[in-house]
Amino acid sequence: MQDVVSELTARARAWLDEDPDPETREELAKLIEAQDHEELSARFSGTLQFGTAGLRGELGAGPMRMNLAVVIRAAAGLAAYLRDQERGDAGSGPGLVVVGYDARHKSHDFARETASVMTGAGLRAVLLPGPLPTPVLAFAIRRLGAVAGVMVTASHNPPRDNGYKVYLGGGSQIVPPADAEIAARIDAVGPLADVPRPPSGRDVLDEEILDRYLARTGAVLTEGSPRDVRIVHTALHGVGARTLDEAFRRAGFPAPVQVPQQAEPDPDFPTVAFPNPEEPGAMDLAFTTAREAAGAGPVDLVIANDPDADRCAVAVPDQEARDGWRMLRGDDVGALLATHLVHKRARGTFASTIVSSSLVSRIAQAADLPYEETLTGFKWLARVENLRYGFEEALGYCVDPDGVRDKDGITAALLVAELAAELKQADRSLTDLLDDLAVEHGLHATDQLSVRVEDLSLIATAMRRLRSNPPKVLAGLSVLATEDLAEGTEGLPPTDGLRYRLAGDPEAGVEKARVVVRPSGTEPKLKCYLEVVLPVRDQAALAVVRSRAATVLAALKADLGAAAGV
Ligand SMILES: O=P([O-])(O)O[C@H]1O[C@H](COP(=O)(O)O)[C@@H](O)[C@H](O)[C@H]1O
Ligand SMILES: [Mg+2]
Repeated sequence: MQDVVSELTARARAWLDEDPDPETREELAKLIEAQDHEELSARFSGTLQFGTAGLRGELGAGPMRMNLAVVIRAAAGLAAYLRDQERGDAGSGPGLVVVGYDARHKSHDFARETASVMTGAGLRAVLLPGPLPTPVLAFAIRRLGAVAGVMVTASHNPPRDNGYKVYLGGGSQIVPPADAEIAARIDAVGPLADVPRPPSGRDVLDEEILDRYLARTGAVLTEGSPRDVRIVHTALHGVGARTLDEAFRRAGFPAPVQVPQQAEPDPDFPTVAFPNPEEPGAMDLAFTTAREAAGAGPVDLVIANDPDADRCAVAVPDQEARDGWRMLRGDDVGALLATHLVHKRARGTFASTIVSSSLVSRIAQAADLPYEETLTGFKWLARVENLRYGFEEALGYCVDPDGVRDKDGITAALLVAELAAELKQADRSLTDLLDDLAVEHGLHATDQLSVRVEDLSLIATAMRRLRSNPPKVLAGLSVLATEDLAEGTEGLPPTDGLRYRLAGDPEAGVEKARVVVRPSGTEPKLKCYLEVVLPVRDQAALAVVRSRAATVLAALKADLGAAAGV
C-alpha cells in the first residue's frame, strides 16, 4: 500500500515539475501537500483517451484531466502523426492545421498552444478568428484543404469540462486505427520542455472564413421556398447565436428571437444545470421567452443549439405540455429532415447510427435511396461513402456533407425552418408530418434511459451484469437475439455495447422492438436506447397507438434498469 502511495506521489511530483500552467501547478501542489490520495489517484490512474468525440474531461491538473500539459502532449502527438503521414507523401509542403475553439474556460489558451506546437513541429497552423461553432471548423478544414483540424470544446458538457475534437483532412473526426496511432505518438512525447512552442506560430484567419461558411449554409435551402416562420432560438450560453442569426438573415428568414440571458457566450453557463438541450430544464428559459414573444404574434418553433452549435434541438407548440412546448426527439427531427430532403429530390446515401430510430431507413427505402448504419457518433457517419444525409438521435444532423463533413446545428436549423415554413403555408405543422410518417411507415417510438454516475466503475459493473445475466424478456417481449457489440457484428467495428432485438406482440399491436446499451464516450453516463415499432391502421388510430407505445417504452425502461442494476 505504502508503495502504491509513494509511486502515486512520485508520479504527481514529476507531472508538477513540468506543468506549464501556474493555476494547475498550484492546484496539484496543494493535493500533494494535503496527501489527498483519493483525488491524486483519480487524476493519475491513467490518461484521457479518445472517446466518441476526441478527448473530454474535467479541467484540472493531471493526465486524467483537461489542462495545458495534456493539450500540449495531445498536440505534439498529433503533429508527430501528421509529420509521419507527410513523409509518406513526398513532395507536398508542410500541411495546414486549422484550430478552432469555443468560449469555455481555457479554450482559447488551449487553441493557441495547439497552434504553437503545430508550428514548432514544422506544420502550418491557423486559428479561427474567434470562438465559433464546431461546424465552422469542420468547414474550414475542407475549404482550406487542411491536413487536420482541432476544435477545443466540451460541447454540451458541464462548465467544469473541456475537450479536444480531432479531425483529419476531409474534415471528419478521427476513427480507428488513426486514433490509436495518434494516441501512441501522444504516449511517446518526451519531456514537455522539449516540445517547441514558438509563440509566433499563432496566425489567425480573418473573418472571411466565417463569411464563406455563411455563404455556403444557404445552399441547403431551395431558392424561393417559403420563409414565413417565427422562431425563438437559444445558444445555451454557447457560441451559436451570432452565426445562426446571420445565416437566417442571409437566407431571408425573419430574425429569430434570441433568449437574451443565453445568447452571449458564457463559460459558466449560469442559467442551466447542464447546457445540453437533452437535459430536463435546459429549455425552460427558451420556453419562457417563447411565451413572452407570443405577445407580438405566434411563435412557430423553439430551436436550441448546444454550446458548440453542432447539435440542433427543436420544440413545437403543444397545448397539453406543461409550458406549452414539447421537445421533439432527435429521432423525430431526423425523420422530418430525411422526408424534407426526399421531397427536395436529394440523391445519395442516407445514414444513421445503430442507436438511432430505424424510421429513416424506411424513409430511404421508400424513396429508393441507399441507406447505411454506423456505430454511434459523427466520426463514423461522416465516413459513409456518397453520404447525402447523416443523422443521429443525439440531435445531430449533417445536411450538407460536401460543405461540412460533421454534424451542423446551423444548417440543420435552416432546413427545419424551411420545412416548417412550407408546412405552415399549407396550414400544417411538423407534428402533422410526423403523424403522416407514422401512418405510412408505422410508429417508431423511441426513448432513452440515461444514467449519470459519479463513479465510473458503476458503468462497467452494469455492463458486466448484463453480459453475465442476459435478459430473456423485456417489457413482456421476448429477446430474440442478443449481440455483444464488443465482438463486432454485421461488419461494424467492435465497440463496447449490447444490442437486443425483441419479438413483436401482435395482440399488443407491437411489430418489434430494439434496445442498445452502451457507455457514453463523452460523459460519465450509461445510455440505453429504446425503440418500439407499432403498425398504425389510420390517422384515427394514432392516439391509441401512441399511448400503447408509451406504455411499452416505460416497461422497457423499468425492466432494463432492473436488469442492469442501475
Ligand atoms: O458532444 P457533441 O455534441 O460533439 O456530440 C458527441 O457526442 C455524442 C454523444 O456521444 P456519447 O453517447 O458517446 O456521449 C455523439 O453522438 C456525437 O456524434 C459526438 O460528436
Ligand atoms: Mg456539440
